[in-house]
Amino acid sequence: MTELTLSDLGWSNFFNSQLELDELESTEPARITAVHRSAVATLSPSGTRDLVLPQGMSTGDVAVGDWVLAHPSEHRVLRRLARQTSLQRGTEYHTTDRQLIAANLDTLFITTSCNADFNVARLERYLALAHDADVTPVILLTKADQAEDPDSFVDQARTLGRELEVIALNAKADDVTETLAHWCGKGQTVALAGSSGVGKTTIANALTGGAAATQAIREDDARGRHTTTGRSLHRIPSGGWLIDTPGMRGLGVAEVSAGIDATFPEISELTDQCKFRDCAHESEPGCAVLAALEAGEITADRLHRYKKLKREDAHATETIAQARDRQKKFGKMVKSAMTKKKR
Ligand SMILES: Nc1nc2c(ncn2[C@@H]2O[C@H](COP(=O)(O)OP(=O)(O)OP(=O)(O)O)[C@@H](O)[C@H]2O)c(=O)[nH]1
Ligand SMILES: [Zn+2]
Repeated sequence: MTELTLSDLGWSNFFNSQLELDELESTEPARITAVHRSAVATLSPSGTRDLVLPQGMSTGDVAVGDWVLAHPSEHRVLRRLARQTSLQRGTEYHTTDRQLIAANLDTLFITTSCNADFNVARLERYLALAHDADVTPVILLTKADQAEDPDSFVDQARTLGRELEVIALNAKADDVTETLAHWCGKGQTVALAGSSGVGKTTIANALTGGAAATQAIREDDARGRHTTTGRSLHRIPSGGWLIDTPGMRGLGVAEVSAGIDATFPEISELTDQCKFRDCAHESEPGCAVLAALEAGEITADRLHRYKKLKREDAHATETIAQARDRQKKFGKMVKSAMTKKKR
């Protein structure tokens, strides 16, 4: 047994309302803390358990942070519940499907440093992914202690969103937990994203209290064991949960057009007013975006980056659609070959 209640683990009405009457009695909700080769590690009020997935569900269909319904006595998953949020990224080579990174995240700490790593285009890319996933983005600017003028970085980052939270900090200082407490309360789930060396591990260790917190979840060592993704869920002493996401360094965008629009609201809000529905905002007559640019209401830099990200997204989305199409055709071919054989 643990001291944890379902709501301590992040359970809410959103999940509760997905349960059928009989499931309320006969199943146990559990949260996935790690995905192994053929099973998932879970945590529930009754403790930690490894569960096998039902037929037809593979480890690629679940992510750390997911809620599942477990059989009350047998160590198996009955079904996965719908996600409140799901953070995905385009695959590296833009060939197959997108990759699911974390499920049911509340906040993504987009991390960069007050130095040469700071890059608005990269921040906007992360913002688009977070917005598309319905996850609240918070920008963390580390190494503020080493910068001459950290406020100039804060000011630049603040221009990237209307209600965007931007925090400059020293990831090695004692007050990191306190600074980020607002997002790490009871049942809240967070993750860190950013380039190599910006301080993600340093912040993660500060939040979870390092190895000790990891052990509190799984006495039998979650980290040492081979997980398929390397991702895992860790307790934050203030009541929150951190999803460790080692693959979150460089990110391609795909199928996040809505997220890009949300990242550039001052531009996307105008596109409906363009004369042509498929306006590319290049030189078309009656373009509301170009008119706003002319009037100084939007900046050329933001417009340039908006278009670039949209193009990349459109290209990746198209490539994924083609790959899915090929897969479908191949599936049909195999099926028809099999039927012919049977005859
Ligand atoms: N002075 C100072 N050093 C920092 C700060 N944040 C990180 N560092 C140092 O920068 C180095 C890299 O930090 P990490 O936490 O390992 O960075 P990371 O983002 O986890 O890097 P990867 O694991 O490669 O993705 C370490 O030596 C940290 O001690 C900061 O805010 N101030
Ligand atoms: Zn236009």
